[in-house]
Amino acid sequence: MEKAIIVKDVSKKYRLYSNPKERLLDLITPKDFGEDFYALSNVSFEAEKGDIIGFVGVNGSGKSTLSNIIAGIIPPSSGEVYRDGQTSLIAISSGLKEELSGRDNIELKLLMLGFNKYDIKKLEPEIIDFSELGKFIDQPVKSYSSGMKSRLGFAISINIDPNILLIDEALSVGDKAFAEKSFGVMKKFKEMGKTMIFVSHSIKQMEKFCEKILWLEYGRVKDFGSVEEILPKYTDFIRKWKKMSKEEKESYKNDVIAACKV
Ligand SMILES: Nc1ncnc2c1ncn2[C@@H]1O[C@H](COP(=O)(O)OP(=O)(O)OP(=O)(O)O)[C@@H](O)[C@H]1O
Repeated sequence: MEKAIIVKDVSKKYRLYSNPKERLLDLITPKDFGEDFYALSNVSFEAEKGDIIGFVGVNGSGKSTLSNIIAGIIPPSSGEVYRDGQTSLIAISSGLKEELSGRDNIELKLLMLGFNKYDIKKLEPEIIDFSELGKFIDQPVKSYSSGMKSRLGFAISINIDPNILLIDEALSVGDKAFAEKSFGVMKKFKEMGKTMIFVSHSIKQMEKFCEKILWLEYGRVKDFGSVEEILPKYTDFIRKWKKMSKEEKESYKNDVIAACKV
């Protein structure tokens, strides 16, 4: 099987500061201020061409960080990422420029991806049509609701025909009809053998659409396998998680992080 994505020992480290002064001191003095925080820690997994993989995990597990790294939007602190061909990330805040209109954002994104003027003029009406933004397409994106931004991001991403499509919570905002239409396109992508990564808190959406599941837990891979194998375990965990108190959740999180340090 041909690989579409290879993620090898990827970590993402952020420096956390308790106040702005600490941040400044860390920058201008040779002494260390703040503390290291690993949003991802030695994450490895591979996707075959045509795989549809769901990323699951409780809030703060690193799902968005990992999808941003795969999309090439943020760099890993260490480790390697291989991707086969053009990757497109659809997220609620998918790099749209707030001051520009929807139409200008379409043109800018396509120009940045290397499309020529002829192709842009051809694609633009299709994108606008799919986005269902109508006359709002000429309004600045800062005036859009999160659902409208997500629709624009989705319309651009699917029309540029990427090999790898990453969808991060984009279908959880906005209306059901648009989500259904988008699922229709994703099904077509599936038939075309494209690789897709799907990030969602909805277990139902995962069941409906994915074939494999990567379960992240505080920056670590907890499990990876088929939907049939992983989702029942994850559902069971979430049931228990929801019953935990705030303190129990915090202690569970600290135990996971401590266990990985050994
Ligand atoms: N720029 C940043 N600076 C510092 N910490 C960050 C930064 N971006 C993300 N994090 C932290 O990294 C961790 C993983 O975040 P991420 O958004 O990837 O998780 P997630 O699983 O997508 O969460 P959610 O389900 O809530 O969207 C979180 O603890 C988050 O606070």
